[in-house]
Amino acid sequence: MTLAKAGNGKIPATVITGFLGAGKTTMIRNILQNAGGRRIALIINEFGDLGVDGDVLKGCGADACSEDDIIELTNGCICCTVADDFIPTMTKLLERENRPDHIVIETSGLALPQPLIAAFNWPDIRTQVTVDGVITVVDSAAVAAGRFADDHDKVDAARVEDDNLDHESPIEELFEDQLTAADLIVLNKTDLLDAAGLLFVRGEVAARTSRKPTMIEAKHGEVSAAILLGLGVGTEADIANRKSHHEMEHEAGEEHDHDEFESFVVELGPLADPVAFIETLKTVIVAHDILRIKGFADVPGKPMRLLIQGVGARIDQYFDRPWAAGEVRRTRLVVIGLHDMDETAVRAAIEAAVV
Ligand SMILES: Nc1nc2c(ncn2[C@@H]2O[C@H](COP(=O)(O)OP(=O)(O)OP(=O)(O)O)[C@@H](O)[C@H]2O)c(=O)[nH]1
Repeated sequence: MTLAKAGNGKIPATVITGFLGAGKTTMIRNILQNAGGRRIALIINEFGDLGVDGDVLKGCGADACSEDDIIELTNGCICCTVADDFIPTMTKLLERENRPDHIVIETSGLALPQPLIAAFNWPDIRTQVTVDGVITVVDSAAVAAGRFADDHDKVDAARVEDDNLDHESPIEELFEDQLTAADLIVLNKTDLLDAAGLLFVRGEVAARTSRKPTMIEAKHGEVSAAILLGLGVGTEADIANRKSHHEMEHEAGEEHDHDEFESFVVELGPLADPVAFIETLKTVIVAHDILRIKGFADVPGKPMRLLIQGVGARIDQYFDRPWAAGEVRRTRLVVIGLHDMDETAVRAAIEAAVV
């Protein structure tokens, strides 16, 4: 008997959600490196056509999860592709001879967790897997900066111009939907806040969900796997209590979509001066209100590829692994923003940042 399959014999699945850049992949990396003997299968869903998260996790070489156990779902947000993508993937995973002890699912930062959790009530899935818990990762620094609450005026103005707009800010709504789904909330990035800031964030997060899930604080997603895995909730049975804004507004079953968000990939030449590039990139992010930029860069003369991670105007960069033999050295970034982002102008500005 393995650690995880104790109990009702079903394989536990942990759903990790949270807005763009909150630190989901970073936390999963920690889980894989401290899995306590569990064999973990990982299902990763990303918004945008560049599998950065999967690539980062494959590169971490943890024993708990081989490359074969990392499955990327790239056909859009998992909440919209449950039937076409998620269920067949789970079915295949469950047919494997060597089934995992635990399944970890990372949703895209723009996914509604509710349809995914509901999928665990599908007949073929329900008998074999249960949702161990839904963990929502929060970028505490972004909350403190008002990123999920500060565009009321803009939204109100848009609503005056367009009667069909039934949403509050799409970012705010999604943030609340992800909190509402949670069994455990991880207030991440506390290294970027002082005690008063953190107190504000706790209050703000608590005010945005009617449920009262436990909140814990973390830096760089460092939370023990013993806390994150084994919550034993069986969340799929409680889905009726965690309705998203969309479900409450459209009980009749209107389809949810991601029209409010846009993403595209920019392909660039080698970055001779990555420091200068990143400084300019910060100004482009602010000028165009870009939500997320991430990807890999070719820096001439360097044997390793440069990972670039932008969340709002904060950009991290580090060399994550050597370019493999025969691998084409490329610079590619995925850019994610609201639907009114001016793609042509953003592309031109990023291309001009390469010196
Ligand atoms: N300062 C700080 N940075 C962090 C922390 N956790 C994660 N980061 C950084 O935040 C950036 C985004 O982290 P990810 O783990 O990729 O976030 P994510 O939620 O998986 O992002 P998406 O999948 O794009 O939604 C990376 O540059 C991380 O290094 C933290 O606690 N403190």
